[in-house]
Amino acid sequence: DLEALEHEGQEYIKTLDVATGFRRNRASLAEWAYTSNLTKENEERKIHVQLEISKEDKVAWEETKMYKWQDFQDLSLRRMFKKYSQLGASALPDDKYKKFMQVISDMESNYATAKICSYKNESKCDLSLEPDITEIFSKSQDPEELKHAWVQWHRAAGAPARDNFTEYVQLDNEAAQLNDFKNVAEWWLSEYEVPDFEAQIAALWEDVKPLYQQLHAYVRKRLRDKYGDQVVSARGPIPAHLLGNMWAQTWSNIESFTRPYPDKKEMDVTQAMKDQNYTALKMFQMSDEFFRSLNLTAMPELFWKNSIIEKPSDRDMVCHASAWDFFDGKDFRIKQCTTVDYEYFQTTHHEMGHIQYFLQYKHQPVVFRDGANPGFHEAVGDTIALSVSSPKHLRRVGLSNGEAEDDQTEINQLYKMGIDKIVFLPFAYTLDLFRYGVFRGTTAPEDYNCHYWNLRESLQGVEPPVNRTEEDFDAAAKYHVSADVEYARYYVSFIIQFQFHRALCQLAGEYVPEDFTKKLVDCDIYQSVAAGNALSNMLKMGSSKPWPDAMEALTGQRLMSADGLLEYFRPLHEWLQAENQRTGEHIGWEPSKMQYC
Ligand SMILES: C=C(C[SeH])C(=O)N1CCC[C@H]1C(=O)O
Ligand SMILES: [Zn+2]
Repeated sequence: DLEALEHEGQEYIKTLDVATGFRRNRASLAEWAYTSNLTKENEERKIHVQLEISKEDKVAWEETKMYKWQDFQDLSLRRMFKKYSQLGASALPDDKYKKFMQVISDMESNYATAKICSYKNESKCDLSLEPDITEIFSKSQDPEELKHAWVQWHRAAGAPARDNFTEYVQLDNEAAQLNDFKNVAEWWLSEYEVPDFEAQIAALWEDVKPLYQQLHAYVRKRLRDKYGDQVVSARGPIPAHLLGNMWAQTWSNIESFTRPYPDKKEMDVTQAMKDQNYTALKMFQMSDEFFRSLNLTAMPELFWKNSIIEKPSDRDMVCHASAWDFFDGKDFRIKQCTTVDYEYFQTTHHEMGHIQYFLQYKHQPVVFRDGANPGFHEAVGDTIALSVSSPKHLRRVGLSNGEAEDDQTEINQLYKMGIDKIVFLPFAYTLDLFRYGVFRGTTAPEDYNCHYWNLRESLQGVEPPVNRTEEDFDAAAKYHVSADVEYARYYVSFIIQFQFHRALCQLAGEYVPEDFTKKLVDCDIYQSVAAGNALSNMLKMGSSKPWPDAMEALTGQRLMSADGLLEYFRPLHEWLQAENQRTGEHIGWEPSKMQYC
């Protein structure tokens, strides 16, 4: 009878989940061994393990099909079967699966080992993205040096990936169809479990766009003041290489010479970190201490033993920051090439947020050890970092001697947060709108670069520093495109982290609507057990329930909403409107004069 069958299903899933834990542990160990030491031998071993595991996955997948789990009463059991009924890329035949793993591996290792020559010394050609090129983008104010680094990086990391990427798209779409999706775009969107997710992120962009356009207009004026109108036009897009970041995804590095009130004392956090002899380890210990202050879980002993927190000097490694769950309840690691600066202080909290999520849901069945949706996993650390970056907290830990807040320092602070958080949204939106078009076939290989730059110009209002052709493939010059990592997760994160932050600040008594002594911009939830317990209750759920349930558990809302972000930045939005009016700045941008189609 049905009851007996459901009981059988329960027993089966328990066994499968334990076996899945072992499989994922083996896969993570093989992937860690390769990405932390990029040798051919480690790559072959990784691909061999991935192939073995895909065969085991396929056997289990066939078994799950023998259960009529759609009729089971237990919601959680049904949800587990539903997740196990999706085989993923393992559905490809062995030879295609192997090829698929190989092309991704080749793109990722090309990205990780790409080098360029120095602008100042053409014979020095060993500059890596981290730390060398990143440092140029954070420090140089020479448009020609920045243009050189931009062009050379896109030539070394982007163009070579074009053919591998085209094959990857083909194979990934085949895998999507074997999982009953039309293409990979629908597969990626299905991870958000709401039928209108793509419309939801479009609507969120409409909500934020007016604020972004005001900020874009103001920054373009300040850059024109600095570099002159031969370099920065009055009404066109902003040249992408002048925004302090290789992808123009965060503009924090131009804060020092574009902030609204330059005469206000500025807290140079990076300088304070260097003056106080900060080390990578100290940054990790401070982040761990923040999480513990919220009554969340301390990093386990294996974390400190197995993590790699500085770039090794004796081998090639994937430096792009990452957090790893080895699915045995004990082994959790971060791998990153930390440099002692404010940007990496934020990244460290971002990665520690992933580890904290792993720790909070490690009691869940393996199949539920995941974020409520991919954006949740990216939002945990950033939410904590919103408190850490408050002037109050930076004073508390001795990283700022800035004077107490007045209206002008508050606008400077909101501006500093805005050129990190607001400007990221159109970039993130572009990256997956581009790939949705590729996976759906509306963007053919001969249109890759043209469509990529059309999106970047129309959404982000940036243009390439030099003309582009289809000899280039600029999208792959961004890690996540070369490494097959979906990006809408970050767009979601930058929206929901403000919903989380607002809820936590109210729980911590740090934010009271309409009470100007308890403003959201000043909130620091440090040491608030009430906030920490609420966060923990949401994180413990993992992916055991649909994400609106998790969102509701912490914020009382069941939808993503830009209202958290817009409330946080409202004073800045008003200031920018007044300032752009005062200077008569053109809002928005006219078509670029650069050629790229
Ligand atoms: C730090 C990570 C690893 Se999950 C990252 O890729 N991030 C964090 C913010 C956006 C995105 C990026 O660097 O592009
Ligand atoms: Zn992340």
